[in-house]
Amino acid sequence: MEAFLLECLAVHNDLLHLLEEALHLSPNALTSRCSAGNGEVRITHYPPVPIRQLKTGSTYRISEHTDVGILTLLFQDAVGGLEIEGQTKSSEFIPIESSNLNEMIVNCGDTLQRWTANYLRSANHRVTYPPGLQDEDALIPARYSVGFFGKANMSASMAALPEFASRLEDGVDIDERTAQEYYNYMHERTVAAPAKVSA
Ligand SMILES: O=C(O)CCC(=O)C(=O)O
Ligand SMILES: [Fe+2]
Repeated sequence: MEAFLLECLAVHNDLLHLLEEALHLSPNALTSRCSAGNGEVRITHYPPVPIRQLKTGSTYRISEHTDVGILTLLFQDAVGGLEIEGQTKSSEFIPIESSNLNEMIVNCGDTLQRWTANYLRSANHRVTYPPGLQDEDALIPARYSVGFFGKANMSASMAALPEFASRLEDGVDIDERTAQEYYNYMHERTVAAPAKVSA
């Protein structure tokens, strides 16, 4: 497990270096804000559930939300049901293919959205019934996923990088929170109102 966590941290770091290059940011603009290697691995087990319960909305596998961190690296089994909301105005949720167990899904989180002043958008996602299952009496089998959630240094700023300041009103980010303050705030919000959480 620890080896997997370290591997995920390395991949997360590599992806952020690639983003720095692709976005023409100064070297380490993103990676210096997460140099402490904060992140967690979570294995989620979704018990079998009648499709009817998910269709009526009386039960969720996981309701729509965005992840608070930088990038999420997600691995899922073949059961399916993960959906990501498109990012245009009239968007709908798009089912994510689950047949290839070697695929890694990369989601942008709220932290990266803030650092880029909304240039990169945090992915709103949920887990519901898999596509193609129509029989309301059918039982959806158990599902497992493994997620790595990359987090910023606790003392890192949540403000936009200077490179994205021109996207902000008046060119100044008034968010003075540290990542720790922001993560605590989001945690409180999730516990208080778990139905829909976004940045
Ligand atoms: O199980 C999944 O595929 C998604 C899990 C998830 O979105 C989360 O734990 O934040
Ligand atoms: Fe998530």
